[in-house]
Amino acid sequence: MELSGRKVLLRVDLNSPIDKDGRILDSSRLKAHAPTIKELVERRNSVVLISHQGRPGDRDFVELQEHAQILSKYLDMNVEFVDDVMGPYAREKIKNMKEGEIILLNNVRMVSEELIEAPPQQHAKTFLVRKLSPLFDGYVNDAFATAHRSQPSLVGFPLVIPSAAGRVMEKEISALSKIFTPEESPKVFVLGGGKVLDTLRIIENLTKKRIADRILTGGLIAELFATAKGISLGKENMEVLEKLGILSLIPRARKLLMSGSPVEIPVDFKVEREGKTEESPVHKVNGVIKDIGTNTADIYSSFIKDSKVTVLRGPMGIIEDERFRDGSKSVMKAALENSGYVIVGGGHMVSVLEGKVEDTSKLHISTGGGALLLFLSGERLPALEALSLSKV
Ligand SMILES: Nc1ncnc2c1ncn2[C@@H]1O[C@H](COP(=O)(O)OP(=O)(O)O)[C@@H](O)[C@H]1O
Ligand SMILES: O=C(OP(=O)(O)O)[C@H](O)COP(=O)(O)O
Repeated sequence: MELSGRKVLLRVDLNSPIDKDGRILDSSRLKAHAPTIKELVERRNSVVLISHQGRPGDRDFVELQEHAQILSKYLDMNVEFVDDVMGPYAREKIKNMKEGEIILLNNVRMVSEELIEAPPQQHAKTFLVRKLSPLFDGYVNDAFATAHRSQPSLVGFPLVIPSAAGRVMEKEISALSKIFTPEESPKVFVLGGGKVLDTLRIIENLTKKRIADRILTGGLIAELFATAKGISLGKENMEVLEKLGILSLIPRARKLLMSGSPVEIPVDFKVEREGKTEESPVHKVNGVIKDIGTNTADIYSSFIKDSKVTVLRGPMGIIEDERFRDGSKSVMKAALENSGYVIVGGGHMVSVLEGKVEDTSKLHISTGGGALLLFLSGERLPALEALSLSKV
């Protein structure tokens, strides 16, 4: 699709870790999209960016003013933040855009339709698509990290306007397809973080397709599997799991363990008790779990050292707090010191990659977390499927 001198709607994934003051903690994803945006602008297009940030009700569900400021710096071009998504103000601004101008709409998840997962045919009829699509000559989807979500901004437009994949989407798919081959074995997955339902589905895929030789768990996913093994993590941690609806997933986790899934759980945790941090063995947890423990980090590192491909997604602990970054840093260090391929995914885990990495020839830093793992575990990504239905 030739996009020059046109008006283009560009779906990006600017969803970033947010600190306790509501500020962007790591802007890797914003930087990753800069080349796609620049290329469209240099071809004399007017570019409207649309993205989500967080989920309604979560602390990181914020507006995108700061995202526009940071993007302007990366691009060395002005990105105008528009405090609207599909209302008359946004539509008027889009209509009056000149060549080379860039607008960032506000958080698309402020539109209730965006929270619904449904097929492209249904989402092509949403207000979001019907209000915005007449204003554009083309749609580009660069949001690889959200490609696993069948939501209107990701799958609704390609059925209505000529559409194409962006440079991030293109680079991720080609790089991952090159690295992640059956011959490269053993494969070790280091899975942590807080998106337990997504990660459980990924582990089910990896187990069913026998893709992973080991699955080393951290974060909340480790707590789910420890509980599924019948280990009591103590009242405080069980309350956290209960509140997050994670206990209801125990049967699925137990079924995976019984089916021989190569899931490993920590042998110890770093916990917080009365404001102090301590190490607790997994069978005698005494405090709120905040990270994997030192012994676990050592054992996981030894497994990673023998791996031909190591995939890391989701931190081992609550990395927003400096005291609980050691587990994630240890497994990352072990992976980078290894001679095999390393694939790092997920907004939070990428932020653990501090500083310069000498040899990046075997390192792929993905913008995706859940999307990356679903792609690697052989699932078809709805956003890619929708692009293939596009009019072009
Ligand atoms: N033990 C834990 N308890 C609660 N939250 C955790 C724990 N370990 C990690 N987390 C949280 O997981 C979140 C990151 O999860 P996720 O979004 O899945 O990672 P990514 O962005 O790398 O894909 C962080 O906000 C972190 O605080
Ligand atoms: O950060 C994201 O996913 P990830 O945490 O799996 O990397 C994407 O922006 C998708 O966000 P979502 O999981 O709220 O749909």
